[in-house]
Amino acid sequence: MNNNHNSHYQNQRNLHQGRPQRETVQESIPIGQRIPLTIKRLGINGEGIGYFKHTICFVKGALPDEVVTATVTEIHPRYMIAKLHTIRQKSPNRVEPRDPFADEVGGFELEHLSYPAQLEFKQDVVRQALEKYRPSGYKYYKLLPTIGMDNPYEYRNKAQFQVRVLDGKVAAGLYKENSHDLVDLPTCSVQHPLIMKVMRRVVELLEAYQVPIYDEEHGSGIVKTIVVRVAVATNEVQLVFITNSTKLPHKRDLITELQKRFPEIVSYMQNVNKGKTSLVWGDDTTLLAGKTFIQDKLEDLTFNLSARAFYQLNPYQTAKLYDEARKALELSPNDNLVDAYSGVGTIGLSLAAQAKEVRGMDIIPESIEDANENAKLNGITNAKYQVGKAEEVLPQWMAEGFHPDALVVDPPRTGLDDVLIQTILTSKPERFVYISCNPSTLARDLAQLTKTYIVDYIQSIDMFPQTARCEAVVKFTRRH
Ligand SMILES: C[S@@+](CC[C@H](N)C(=O)[O-])C[C@H]1O[C@@H](n2cnc3c(N)ncnc32)[C@H](O)[C@@H]1O
Repeated sequence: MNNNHNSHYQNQRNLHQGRPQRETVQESIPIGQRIPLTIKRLGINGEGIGYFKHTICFVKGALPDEVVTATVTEIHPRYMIAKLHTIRQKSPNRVEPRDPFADEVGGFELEHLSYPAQLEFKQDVVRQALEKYRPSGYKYYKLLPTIGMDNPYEYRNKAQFQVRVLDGKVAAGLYKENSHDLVDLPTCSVQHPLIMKVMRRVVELLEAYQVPIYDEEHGSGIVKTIVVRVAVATNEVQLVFITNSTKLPHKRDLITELQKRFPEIVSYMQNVNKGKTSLVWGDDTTLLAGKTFIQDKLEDLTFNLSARAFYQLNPYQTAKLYDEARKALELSPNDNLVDAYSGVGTIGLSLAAQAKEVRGMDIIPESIEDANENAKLNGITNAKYQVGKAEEVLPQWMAEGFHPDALVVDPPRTGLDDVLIQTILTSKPERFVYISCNPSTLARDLAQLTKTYIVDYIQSIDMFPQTARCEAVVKFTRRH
């Protein structure tokens, strides 16, 4: 999951600059040496942090207050990375991970940490990010305790598993971190159980019908990825085969067999993504059987979801997230609301009854089609969505005379584009809420946004239990 491995450690190391460097670690210890460490805290990706000869050392899998030995694997000028060898003194917060592959693939970084401690960590991650970027007044921001789940497992409504042949058998799962080595996942504690049942049946059928599986090295074979998404409120399931060619041998057999066992699958799709590419999805998505979308419900609204559309991955926490956004925004009936980075319009549409007009935008055309369709489906007449980049569409609307009174931004992990930040700083919407899935880019953006806004509080919400990922809602007040 972490493609930015070295820059990530570099960033964390920057938090610890200023310490006098006596002897450089390169001079004093070789790679492969085993060192003792006392773990002080967790870093932003959930790794244990200790110090050896005044140099920060990251140890994946180690927990705060643990005394460990670790084998040095990488030495950089001002930080090092070591592999956990022995735990001499165990944290009382250490628990047995449910998934045997938890330390191999990304997305299970905290499965060895008790859930209450995970929630504390997520509040702390926000604090760490603020300390790095130091937005105005950051020391006084109110950081509210993280809102967690009662059952922090089986929450994911979508699996996107790579498919390969391993030891002569079809396997579907995730890559080992920083590699393309696949780990087969016959079970997965965070996935909705129906998703795993569908996934494993698909694997069995691909094997039984000897459907050619993609071979990355030679660029040959056909099935690359399987995507299964469930709408938990309706139990409708969508299955997408992502393939290396427009052909999908035995597609009729596969669908017939799946239909026998899973009436829940109402949408069978194929997406074509030819050749070697770092992108999982190609541009062409076609219907194989059933309908092109599944339907989910959030509170009293119904949403159509196409295969490519972004939709929150934890439906149980989504309602809480949107509730926090609604509370923080404090809309007035005369407000023009902008739902920036809208996906299928879930946030804006759930707020439309409290606003005069809702406008939203997203770069994925299918999401926007869904968003406008979703407005109709729910009888909402004061909302419209447009395809495009937030940083281009909002200035365009404003040039046309539209003034946003209220703004919700919910950007991807990269945070807000600089042009959008400037647009916000000049248009100064009275009400403004930032929903962030990456505390680092949030803190970076706050450094600019706090020129015009005061941060009232930051509410962290755990959308991804067992991972180091953290979601947060920021409530602002405009400066006068
Ligand atoms: C974190 S999701 C939020 C979606 C939605 N608000 C929700 O709650 O389901 C971010 C969305 O931003 C879209 N996106 C990415 N870059 C964008 C940009 N520059 N302008 C507008 N939308 C963008 C993505 O397609 C994705 O749907």
